[in-house]
Amino acid sequence: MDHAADAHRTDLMTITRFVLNEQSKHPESRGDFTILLSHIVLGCKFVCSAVNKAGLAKLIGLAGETNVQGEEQKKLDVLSNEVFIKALVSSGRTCILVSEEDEEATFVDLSKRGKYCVVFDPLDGSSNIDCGVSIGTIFGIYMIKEGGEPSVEDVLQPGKNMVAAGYCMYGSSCTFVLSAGRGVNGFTLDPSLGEFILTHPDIKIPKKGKIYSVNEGNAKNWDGPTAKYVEKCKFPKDGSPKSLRYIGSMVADVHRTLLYGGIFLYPADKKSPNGKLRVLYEVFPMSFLMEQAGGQAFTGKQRALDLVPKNIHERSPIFLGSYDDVEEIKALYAAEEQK
Ligand SMILES: O=P(O)(O)OC[C@H]1O[C@](O)(COP(=O)(O)O)[C@@H](O)[C@@H]1O
Ligand SMILES: [Mg+2]
Ligand SMILES: [Mg+2]
Repeated sequence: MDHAADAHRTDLMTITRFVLNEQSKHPESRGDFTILLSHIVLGCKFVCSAVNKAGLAKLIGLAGETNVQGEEQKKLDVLSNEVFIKALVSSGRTCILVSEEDEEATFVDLSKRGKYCVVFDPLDGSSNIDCGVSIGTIFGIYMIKEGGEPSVEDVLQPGKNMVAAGYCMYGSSCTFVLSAGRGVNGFTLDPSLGEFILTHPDIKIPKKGKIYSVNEGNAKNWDGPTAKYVEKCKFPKDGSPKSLRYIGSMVADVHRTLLYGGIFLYPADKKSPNGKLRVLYEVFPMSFLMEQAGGQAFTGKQRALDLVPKNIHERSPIFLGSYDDVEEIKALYAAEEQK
């Protein structure tokens, strides 16, 4: 019996200790990233607790209802946005924040300013809130460019320049998945301790999967390569058809793809030529995690992380997941180009 491996397996590693261990590998580090991350984790715990009570809204007055004291309560996506802005500003380590919920970027006051830019979707999959289906928070972190005043250009950088990305899924358990550019690790919240514990060390996506995930209701408007790919998933020349799973919360669909393998698609279509998902705080963080886990992310034209966004709420088609599955869709788009 390999006692060392066994001891490792039973080792209780909190996310705080995990990040501190990583920090100690960089003697020059002053702990800024660790502090920033602890504030993101705090935001996630706060939102998790609010999400867990969402179904009680009508009884006790949460999420857009009036509570027993007659106070107007906030909708969960608005509340989550405010929680994250507050958590990120009070970390004292951020300078620019871009949220799905805010039209403009937020520039942090000089007195609280740090070197990180955070892009985030405070509540992803919000159409699933009222039926209690998994939703989440997605984030990506950039370092401000050297010199000069912070400007929106600091976040209009390709996804490959992110220093870290992750998401928290508020599902049957609350799971925090993080990559700081050296692999992907997953942590599960123990609600009784209020701690995220490392439960999914060094996540690697299977090289090929058995599941495809797409909103097939849009099929009549798809382009040729997407339509052909989905047809192949259902009627392969050899082997078994893939299974279809689609939740409609990117966090949940991508989480399953990461753990079980397969492909997640939100393609362009005739009605939405740029797709639906937002580059900075949906496409980039998830593409970053996929690549770090050994998968790929493709826009239909290029590697997703090479995209250079021109505005903060830009959208892009996205195909991400297992390496071999994404290779197949890349080949179909390449063939279309040759025509
Ligand atoms: O309902 P559709 O068109 O399939 O779109 C689902 C996609 O939209 C989103 O819900 C958009 O996220 P928000 O809830 O943050 O707007 C993704 O989570 C999901 O992948
Ligand atoms: Mg979203
Ligand atoms: Mg959202």
